Amino acid sequence: MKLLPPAPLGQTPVRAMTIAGTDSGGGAGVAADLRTMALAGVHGCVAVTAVTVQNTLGVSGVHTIPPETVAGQIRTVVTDIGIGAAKTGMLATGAIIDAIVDVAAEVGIGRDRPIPLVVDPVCASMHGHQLLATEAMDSLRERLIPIATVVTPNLDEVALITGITVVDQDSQRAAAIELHSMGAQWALVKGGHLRSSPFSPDLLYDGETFLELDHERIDTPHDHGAGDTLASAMCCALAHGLSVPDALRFAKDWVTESIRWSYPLGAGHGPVNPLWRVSEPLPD
Ligand SMILES: Nc1ncnc2c1ncn2[C@@H]1O[C@H](COP(=O)(O)OP(=O)(O)O)[C@@H](O)[C@H]1O
Ligand SMILES: Cc1ncc(COP(=O)(O)OP(=O)(O)O)c(N)n1
Repeated sequence: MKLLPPAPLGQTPVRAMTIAGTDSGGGAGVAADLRTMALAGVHGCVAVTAVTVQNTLGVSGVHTIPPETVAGQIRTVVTDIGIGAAKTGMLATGAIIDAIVDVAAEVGIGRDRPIPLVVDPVCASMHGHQLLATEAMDSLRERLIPIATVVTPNLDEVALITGITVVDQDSQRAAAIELHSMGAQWALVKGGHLRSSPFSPDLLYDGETFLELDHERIDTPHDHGAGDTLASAMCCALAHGLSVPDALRFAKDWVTESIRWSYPLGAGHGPVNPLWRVSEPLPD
């Protein structure tokens, strides 16, 4: 696959920011985002929204960060370090979403602003633990999605946000049209949960053109953090100045390889693995 150009040693690399929750098991959230950013050659900055008590079997606790502290992390990084793009993951509450939307307007993050924004609308963990409060859905729909450069829901999130159940290409297109009409510049409806398909088809739409990437489906239970990895890889590519379709092409190759080389961990679902970038190939 084609990689992003690395900064020469000693020079400041491209910067990006993840606005997300922590996963103590290291498989998803901030840990997954920073792993992909580092291995893609991008300096990752962090605004933590929530601390989760989480392992490979699920989430057993959540501690949210005060909204003004979330906004403060974003403001202090953008005004000093500067970032080329940002992504959101687990946001936990409506008050945190509102604080992010407000500070994004202040510092120039979002569609039609200098710093593109990838919104991964994380609503629940793969085990079904709620990661976004029900009361936050209005803020997500009415405030955050309208400032997204690209919004990247999985099919469960599509159903929660739009009410559309995606079962095939027609309903995937209908969902993308609906998400775009909510104000996102681009809508990406991920097909990882379309388990009947031999492919894992992701559909991107900007109000005019559909781009479908249907890479092979890899048969593994170890896919924890796939959505975070795709969104943070897109964020890295946007920070490098790539267009949204090219950022998706890069990110889709990146996540496919990361799923191919995922590994078992604990007693549950292991993480996807961008360490393929720096690992020895298997002996023949
Ligand atoms: N088994 C798989 N094989 C190949 N790609 C997959 C597989 N599962 C998910 N993907 C891809 O990983 C990314 C995240 O997908 P998805 O599972 O839909 O989201 P989430 O992790 O947010 O639930 C998408 O690009 C999707 O197509
Ligand atoms: C802290 C935290 N953030 C996000 C998630 C969900 O991650 P995602 O990449 O959507 O993957 P799965 O939950 O499907 O593995 C999380 N669990 N924790």
